[in-house]
Amino acid sequence: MSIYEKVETFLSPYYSKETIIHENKPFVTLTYAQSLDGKISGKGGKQLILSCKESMIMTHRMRTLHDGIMVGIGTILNDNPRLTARLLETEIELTVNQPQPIILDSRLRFPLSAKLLTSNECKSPWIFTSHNCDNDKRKLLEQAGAKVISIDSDQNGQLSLLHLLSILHSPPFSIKRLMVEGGARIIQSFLKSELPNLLIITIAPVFVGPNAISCIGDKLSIEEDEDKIPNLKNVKYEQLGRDIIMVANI
Ligand SMILES: NC(=O)C1=CN([C@@H]2O[C@H](COP(=O)(O)OP(=O)(O)OC[C@H]3O[C@@H](n4cnc5c(N)ncnc54)[C@H](O)[C@@H]3O)[C@@H](O)[C@H]2O)C=CC1
Ligand SMILES: Nc1nc(O)c(N)c(N[C@@H]2O[C@H](COP(=O)(O)O)[C@@H](O)[C@H]2O)n1
Repeated sequence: MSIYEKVETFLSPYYSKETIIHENKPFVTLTYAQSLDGKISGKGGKQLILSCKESMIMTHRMRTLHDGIMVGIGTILNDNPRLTARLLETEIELTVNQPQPIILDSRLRFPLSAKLLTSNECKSPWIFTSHNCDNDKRKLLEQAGAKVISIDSDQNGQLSLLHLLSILHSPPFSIKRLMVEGGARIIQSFLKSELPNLLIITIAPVFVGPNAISCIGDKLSIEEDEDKIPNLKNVKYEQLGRDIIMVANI
């Protein structure tokens, strides 16, 4: 069985039509790659390629199964990602619908030089921000091709994920499947929110060390509120290359 077939067999049960119908919000997959010591990037946030070739193929295939792919502004500033689905079989790569990049950026720190605004490879991003964002920066981002949408903030001053998902689900956005890729603060907010449907974690057999970024935040902990610790159901594992993929309903 080729790696593409293996990935297809592994992912397809989770993305059948029946599993994604939700009335008020998109079906949400929360996904990221972590080391054995729970890190998602290196010292000072240095971007790390933790996934092996095979599990990276899975991540890119997953991107094609979603209408939108979301990251936080921390990830844009640190990694300058393209957020496209590549690494696929040629005929699939040419025909797939590329996911819409969606960024959470409360204070419009999004750089005009980001690949998402400057590379022909990338779709222009939708940037969700707060009602009191800088209007001059909004105009510059819109001139560069971004769509900027102001939404409500929650009691912690972060963008409200509930409001975000209800807007994304409705026209004109109409996002029915959303892949949330990180980084640390976004992962933590989604884990606390009970909004994700599926959790897919790539576990790479490496140790990164103590001065790196933990997948649930550096000084923040989901244990602050024990009621909010996610309860995983239907946990399954698959080995892809050297990595273990854990998938669970949440
Ligand atoms: N290994 C992996 O799979 C991945 C690793 N990363 C790593 O994660 C790191 C970036 O993580 P962070 O700095 O934590 O940035 P982040 O990407 O999680 O963005 C956090 C920012 O988003 C904004 N935000 C707006 N609403 C929010 C909400 N409701 N909840 C949380 N944040 C909200 C805030 O301005 C906040 O500072 C980088 O080092 C990057 O390399 C990022 C993605 C995947
Ligand atoms: N699945 C996965 N494995 C890793 O080892 C990673 N470092 C990441 N990072 C995520 O992918 C983004 C980069 O995407 P592009 O290659 O530029 O399309 C990065 O910003 C993280 O969100 N993911």
